[in-house]
Amino acid sequence: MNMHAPSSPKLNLIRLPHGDGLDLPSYETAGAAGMDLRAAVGEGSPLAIAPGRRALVPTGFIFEIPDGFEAQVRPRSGLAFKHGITCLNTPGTIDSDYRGEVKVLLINLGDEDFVITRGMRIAQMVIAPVTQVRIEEIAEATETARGSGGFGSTGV
Ligand SMILES: O=c1ccn([C@H]2C[C@H](O)[C@@H](COP(=O)(O)OP(=O)(O)OP(=O)(O)O)O2)c(=O)[nH]1
Ligand SMILES: [Mg+2]
Repeated sequence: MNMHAPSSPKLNLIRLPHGDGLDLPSYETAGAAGMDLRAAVGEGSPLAIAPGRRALVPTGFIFEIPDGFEAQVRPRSGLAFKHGITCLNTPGTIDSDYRGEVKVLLINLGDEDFVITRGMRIAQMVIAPVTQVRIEEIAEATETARGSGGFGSTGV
């Protein structure tokens, strides 16, 4: 499903040889924030992640994230809830100038082996605007009502 407006930015992608035959990343509902990414593991070689272990899972695609945007690779809540599978570095950051294969760093926080098969939807990718700021070092921070209070300073 892809209900994007005609004016939506375009995401170019390049399919790698081991992504041959995989469905494209897809928005599963009309209002989905993220497109699901699929595992490009071998057809006959599923990838088992043991409890407490992690694995870098290929997606089979290079993405050209449009200038001024990033992609965030996030866990799927169903995998997290049912199997304890999440992204270790969530949200993974895909830079707009990255031209390597997007990979998903999964960790198994469950108590059973989790087996990833080819085409399994393992994570979701959100395209989000980013701003690169100008960085300048100054001598003192401006005063605010909050000041340095944090970490629960306003109560529960
Ligand atoms: O979940 C992820 C996170 C990152 N990347 C790729 C795209 C990203 O643009 C690049 C670098 O990611 P990041 O900046 O998070 O890693 P780093 O440890 O800072 O590596 P680098 O020094 O290459 O920036 O790695 C992925 O494929 N999947
Ligand atoms: Mg980096």
